[in-house]
Amino acid sequence: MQCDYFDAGRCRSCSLMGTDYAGQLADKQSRAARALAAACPGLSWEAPFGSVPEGFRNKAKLVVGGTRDEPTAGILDAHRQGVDLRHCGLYEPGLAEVVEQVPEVIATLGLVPYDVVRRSGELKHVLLTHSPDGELMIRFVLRSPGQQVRIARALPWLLETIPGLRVVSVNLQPDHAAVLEGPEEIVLTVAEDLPMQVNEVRLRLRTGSFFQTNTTVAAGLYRQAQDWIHQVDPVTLWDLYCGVGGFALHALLRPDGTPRDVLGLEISSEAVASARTTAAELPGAARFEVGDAASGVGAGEAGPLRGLAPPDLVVVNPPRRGIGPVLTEWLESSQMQHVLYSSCNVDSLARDLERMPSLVPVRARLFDMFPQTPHLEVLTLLRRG
Ligand SMILES: C[S@@+](CC[C@H](N)C(=O)[O-])C[C@H]1O[C@@H](n2cnc3c(N)ncnc32)[C@H](O)[C@@H]1O
Repeated sequence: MQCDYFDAGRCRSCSLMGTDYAGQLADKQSRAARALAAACPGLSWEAPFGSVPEGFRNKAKLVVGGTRDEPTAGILDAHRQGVDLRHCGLYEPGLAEVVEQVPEVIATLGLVPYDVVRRSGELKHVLLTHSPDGELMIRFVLRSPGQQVRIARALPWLLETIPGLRVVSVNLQPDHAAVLEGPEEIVLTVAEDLPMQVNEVRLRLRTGSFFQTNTTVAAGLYRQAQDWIHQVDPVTLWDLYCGVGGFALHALLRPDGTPRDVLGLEISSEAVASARTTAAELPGAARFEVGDAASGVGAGEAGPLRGLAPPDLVVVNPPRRGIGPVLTEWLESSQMQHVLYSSCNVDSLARDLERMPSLVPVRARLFDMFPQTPHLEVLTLLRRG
């Protein structure tokens, strides 16, 4: 892939830009294999699940800069001035068209870009998510509620101007900090979630819930997880760090069609509400609870999993920091036979595996969720040795 922004030095986010895609994939595969070699030297890997090298991102996180008349949508440079990247080639085609419109939409609404240096202005970020059905969620991250009314009044115009637009919201992020979004969200549309069809599961995505960046690769990841889960065929399963329920909702039924006892745990209440909505539309009786998986698996005195026997299999899919010492100790000392670990950081994965010597990787596969960058996703099935 070639990128004019990269060539001109305007954006260096895609640090592998210019490296041929097959080479990127091979490098990631050897890095992942090295990371797991200590835990299981003879581990054999499935063929990597690759991506298209461009046009794969389902979300855009646009930092807004520039002026009221000439806003930019992209990133900030070293002097914290806006750099416009509206023609970035990483976005899915339907999303790319909308990203190109964003600066004009901001100018038409009369929103004042936030100036980080002067600490003035209002609009900090525009966050977009695009679904496989071609629908969109747009979130305007404002410093204060002052300009919220402009967006609310323009709602009919926005819905008419942006094809496929389904969810519009305002997020308030009052702090002067490099934080993407704040805790307060005002949804302006009747629709509060974006349906994301992934394989046979129609996941519902509410504002503020995490969703994997690359929908095609996410579908491959959940399908692989479903396949390995079917082979183990646990009766009870917990999905920790479950987000909107991608892993859990692909594991509702056992291979003979009987329901599995599935429980998801997640720290974001918006994500849990999303997962519950999807679960209500599907067979089985999966439950989703809000709780902290990292400290005692939410199983402590006041935790939502208190009193429950450990399941036959646990799925973990933590943020980059990994699952950490408390959860690894709990898993290591439990009698659980299988853990399915999906990781976006092989260094924290390797650290976590070191803390669980009884749980040995027996299957592994790389999923290239983030082409053009060194980031990667690894799914590994651990079995008690
Ligand atoms: C990498 S995402 C995975 C989400 C989901 N498994 C999926 O496939 O989309 C990590 C998730 O962990 C959640 N999370 C972060 N810290 C947590 C914690 N201590 N306990 C439970 N969930 C947590 C985040 O909100 C996020 O939804």
